Amino acid sequence: MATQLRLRSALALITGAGSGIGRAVCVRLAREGATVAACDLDGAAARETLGLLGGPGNVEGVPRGAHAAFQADVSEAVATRRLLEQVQVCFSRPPSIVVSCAGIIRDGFLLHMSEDDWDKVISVNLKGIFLVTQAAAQALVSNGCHGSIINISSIVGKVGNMGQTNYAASKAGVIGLTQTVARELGRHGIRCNSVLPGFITTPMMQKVPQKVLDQVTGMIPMGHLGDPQDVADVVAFLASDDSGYITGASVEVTGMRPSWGGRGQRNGIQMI
Ligand SMILES: CCCCCCCCCCCCCC(=O)CC(=O)SCCNC(=O)CCNC(=O)[C@H](O)C(C)(C)COP(=O)(O)OP(=O)(O)OC[C@H]1O[C@@H](n2cnc3c(N)ncnc32)[C@H](O)[C@@H]1OP(=O)(O)O
Ligand SMILES: NC(=O)C1=CN([C@@H]2O[C@H](COP(=O)(O)OP(=O)(O)OC[C@H]3O[C@@H](n4cnc5c(N)ncnc54)[C@H](O)[C@@H]3O)[C@@H](O)[C@H]2O)C=CC1
Repeated sequence: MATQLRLRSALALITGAGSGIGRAVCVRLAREGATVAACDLDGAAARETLGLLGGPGNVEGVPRGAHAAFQADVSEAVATRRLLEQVQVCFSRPPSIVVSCAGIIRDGFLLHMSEDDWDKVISVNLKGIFLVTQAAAQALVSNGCHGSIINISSIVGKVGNMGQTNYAASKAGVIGLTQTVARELGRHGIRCNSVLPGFITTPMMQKVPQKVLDQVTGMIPMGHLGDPQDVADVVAFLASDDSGYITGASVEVTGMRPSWGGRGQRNGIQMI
């Protein structure tokens, strides 16, 4: 399939770029002409991602700046501010596309969940997106630049999931944060949307009991779990002007109709 160059001349900052969905997003956005700033807690992993993007100028007729990798813990305010400063020094401009993929799980049932497991997941998955979104928005607004911010939530933030009170709360918070940022920044030409994937085959899924995966897969009309590229395709759309009138949206990428989790509707009555 011919790849459109919808993102030529755009600078894209992706967090969680060292693995799974974040890595796939870097590859997809670079393929559409974006210059990629790949950030991860694991700096070596972010640099490995660069190796998948090809060098500058590798897209016919599209002058490219070199991509770059950065190490930062997005749950730390000082580190996140420094990250945005480093990106602007490196590229002489703020990123007009910001994709927050960095995230963790610390699964456990409510009756046994530790305060630390709660705090850590909220700190990375929710506070981390607050810090990245705030720092990026401050840079864009102070430079009079438009932009597209895409936050990776999860379908769990909408329907819940056993063993994930901390994670579900963090992802539900991402949806509310995104909707509010959209309301506040629309006047500055900055859009903000969230993506809600279902199970996507990445290292994050490794500890999920096979029985659970089998049950969930049986609920998916398309009959299989998603790939990171399935999410990256939607992110590329939300990053581009093709979604220019979409903001505050929560786009589900689950292999089934929206509002996954119920048994569907019969005669218009929601079955739960
Ligand atoms: C099956 C119906 C699902 C309905 C739809 C719900 C939406 C789910 C889609 C989520 C897609 C998005 C995922 C995402 O954003 C990325 C991730 O978060 S990947 C990680 C997802 N994590 C989980 O799903 C939790 C999996 N569970 C565990 O890791 C362990 O069970 C846990 C650490 C929570 C507890 O371990 P332990 O104490 O050892 O208990 P068991 O593992 O033996 O489980 C006891 C019992 O509970 C059942 N069970 C566990 N988790 C789930 C679950 N998520 N959904 C349904 N049932 C679950 C498990 O099968 C056991 O059942 P038994 O009948 O007793 O064998
Ligand atoms: N895999 C799945 O089934 C789904 C994943 N998601 C979400 O998608 C995003 C990406 O997840 P995956 O690619 O599956 O996971 P992954 O574990 O493959 O990648 C997550 C990346 O984030 C990085 N990271 C973790 N904490 C960080 C921090 N404090 N600062 C900077 N980077 C940090 C990790 O080093 C890793 O490279 C996460 O937000 C996750 O919650 C949402 C729905 C489904």
